[in-house]
Amino acid sequence: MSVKLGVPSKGRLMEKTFDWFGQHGITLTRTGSDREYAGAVEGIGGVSLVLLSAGEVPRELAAGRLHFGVTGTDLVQEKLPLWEQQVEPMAELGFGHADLVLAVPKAWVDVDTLDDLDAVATAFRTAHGMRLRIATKYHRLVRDHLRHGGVADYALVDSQGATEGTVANETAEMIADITSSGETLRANHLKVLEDPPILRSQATLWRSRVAEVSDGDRAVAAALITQLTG
Ligand SMILES: Nc1ncnc2c1ncn2[C@@H]1O[C@H](COP(=O)(O)OP(=O)(O)OP(=O)(O)O)[C@@H](O)[C@H]1O
Ligand SMILES: O=P(O)(O)OC[C@H]1O[C@H](OP(=O)(O)OP(=O)(O)O)[C@H](O)[C@@H]1O
Repeated sequence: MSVKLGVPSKGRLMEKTFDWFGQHGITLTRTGSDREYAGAVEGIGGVSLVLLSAGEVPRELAAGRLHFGVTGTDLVQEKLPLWEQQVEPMAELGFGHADLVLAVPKAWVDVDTLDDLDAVATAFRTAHGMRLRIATKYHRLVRDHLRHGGVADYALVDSQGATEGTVANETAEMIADITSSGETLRANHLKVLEDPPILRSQATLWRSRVAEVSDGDRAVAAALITQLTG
């Protein structure tokens, strides 16, 4: 057995995660060819590295197949309805900052808040005989947020990428997505509602509350926590 650590397998998140572990004396490396998802851990024994999509880390932690994992708060809260019972945040890593926001076309000059959106959504349904469509991959978080905000006349449209393009493509009237610099929203002629974001996310180290830890692995897990957070 070994302690399993799951880390995003590509892109910005992987590189910054590798850097963060390096700063804590643990070297993570991708091994094999450029395209092979195999990894190695140096600086602590008994830990094996699993490289996987950031979006799959929450499920693997909740299933107990990973003991520790790095991914964004947004993905954990979206994918795990009972996240507080399934995972424990061990450290915020200080990168991967992004806000989950609602954004509407810049041309909607009368819509700046959730209250405005509520009025427009109702008027939209009356005028068009269909619900206003919101493109997103964050279905659960958006539904909860709109329910609390009292907005009911809408339909979610699933969008797993390039979500800002759905408005120009006429598959949705507005979107809910993460934004960091705001450039993608601006480039697609969208503006963020003025209310606080649905969620402020950053890359976080999580511990699975359900993964079984063998007697042999217990000391390794404790040493890893001390080295990373002590
Ligand atoms: N522009 C950005 N700036 C900062 N953080 C971002 C940005 N885009 C995404 N993130 C964060 O990075 C994490 C991974 O997001 P991403 O959508 O790339 O995951 P994914 O869908 O699992 O990726 P893939 O399936 O392509 O591996 C999320 O927690 C997200 O909040
Ligand atoms: O505010 P910005 O700095 O412009 O960043 C926001 C963009 O970054 C993410 O997309 P990503 O690059 O992960 O691609 P995706 O659209 O395929 O999810 C996110 O979905 C936004 O589209």
